Amino acid sequence: MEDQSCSSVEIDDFDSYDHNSPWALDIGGTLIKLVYFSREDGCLENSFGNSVRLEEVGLETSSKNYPILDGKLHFKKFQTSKINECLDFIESKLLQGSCCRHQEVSGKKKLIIKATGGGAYKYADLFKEKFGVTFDKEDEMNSLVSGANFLLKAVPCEAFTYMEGRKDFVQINSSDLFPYLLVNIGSGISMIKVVGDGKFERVSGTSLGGGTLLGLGMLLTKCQSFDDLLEMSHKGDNRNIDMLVSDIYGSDYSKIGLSARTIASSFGKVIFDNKELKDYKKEDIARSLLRMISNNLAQIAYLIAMWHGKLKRIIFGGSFTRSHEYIMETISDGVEYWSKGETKAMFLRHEGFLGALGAFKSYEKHGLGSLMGHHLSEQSPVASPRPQLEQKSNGPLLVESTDAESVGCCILGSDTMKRT
Ligand SMILES: Nc1ncnc2c1ncn2[C@@H]1O[C@H](COP(=O)(O)OP(=O)(O)OP(=O)(O)O)[C@@H](O)[C@H]1O
Ligand SMILES: CC(C)(CO)[C@@H](O)C(=O)NCCC(=O)O
Repeated sequence: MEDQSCSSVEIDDFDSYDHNSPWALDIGGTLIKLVYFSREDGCLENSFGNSVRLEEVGLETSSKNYPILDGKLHFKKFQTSKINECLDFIESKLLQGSCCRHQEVSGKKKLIIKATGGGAYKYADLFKEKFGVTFDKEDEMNSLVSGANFLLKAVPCEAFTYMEGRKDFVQINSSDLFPYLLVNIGSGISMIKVVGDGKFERVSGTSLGGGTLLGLGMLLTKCQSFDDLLEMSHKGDNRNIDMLVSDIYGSDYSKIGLSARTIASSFGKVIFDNKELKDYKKEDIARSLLRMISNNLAQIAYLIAMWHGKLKRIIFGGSFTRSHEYIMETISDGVEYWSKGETKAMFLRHEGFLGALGAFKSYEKHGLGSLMGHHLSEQSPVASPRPQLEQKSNGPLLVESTDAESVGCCILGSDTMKRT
């Protein structure tokens, strides 16, 4: 039963709300992702906590007579099973008057939050009853693609490859971005062929995803959380659980390209061990599970990329990778192995927020203006890692590049917001 313990928030003066405080939610099967904008007056903070005047970074506050709303874009996650924590957070922001935007619908002002993911449907009534907030629903796949395109085109140091312990940033030229395969690893996995802005097809999917890793992990290792499971996997050795080619051949099987270390059968060693679950180290199980799911999805992703026009770029999103080195390494190795070195897996720094960002971006349709940013990451001599440029990007960047939970950004006003 849903917890109704929070008192509902009374909103009696809509005009006191800043109509430029857009919020967007992506409510998935496992996690809720929230992206929201908060205004700051006249200056932005760069990644290093220094204040920067907009003029200093090449943006004039009165540019073209359109307002520029400067502030921060915040990224937050909650567990879907603990949706009340998300509700409490939103309630606290509502009470501060800093959440949502209002929109006039048939003469009445309504509080609106953009929402995507399955929960946009499942929890719409809960939000309505609790706060009087209406979900303006955005399609999940559309939001994922819009968020990914936005990050790939606009944010420096967003996409990177991860091989042999090395992270190399890749700035992709916008004119050479498409087509690519977006593999969104959430609870389940969606594979989307993206051929342009708003042009895509969900070409495949698999139920063996992040939820499978966490679900099996909780059953087999009694871990309490995803972080626990990742932590355990660091210390484990999958060779105590997995059957390797060397376990079967005594050596490699080089004639068909299998090294001695290749996993011939995930969890395959268990069948001969005559042991019980408690006899295995949970760290080894965690490692084995992580390799099994990551290898499998890398292989499927590669096959789908080939099947749908030999797509050279495979970009992995979703909260599963969490910039976790071993996961990225395993996925990269899988793609490298199956493509015989022709294709590289790419990852995104804001990987978990594609859907929420896409939903957030959709405010543009309603005349809110464009999410913009600037070269703030270039402000400091110790700035973020330099991108390995496929081609140098130019033009305005949209969001300050940083791993932090919030990033400096601004919204460039549109015609409907034009100053008089
Ligand atoms: N803090 C966390 N708690 C639980 N799972 C996590 C966490 N961090 C990362 N994960 C992993 O990420 C997965 C969820 O990813 P994501 O948020 O992209 O999916 P979702 O939107 O909840 O699912 P779906 O899109 O299938 O509805 C989990 O299944 C788990 O493997
Ligand atoms: C159902 C969704 C789209 C919800 O995000 C996702 O969990 C998914 O793509 N699952 C895989 C379903 C399948 O294609 O078999």
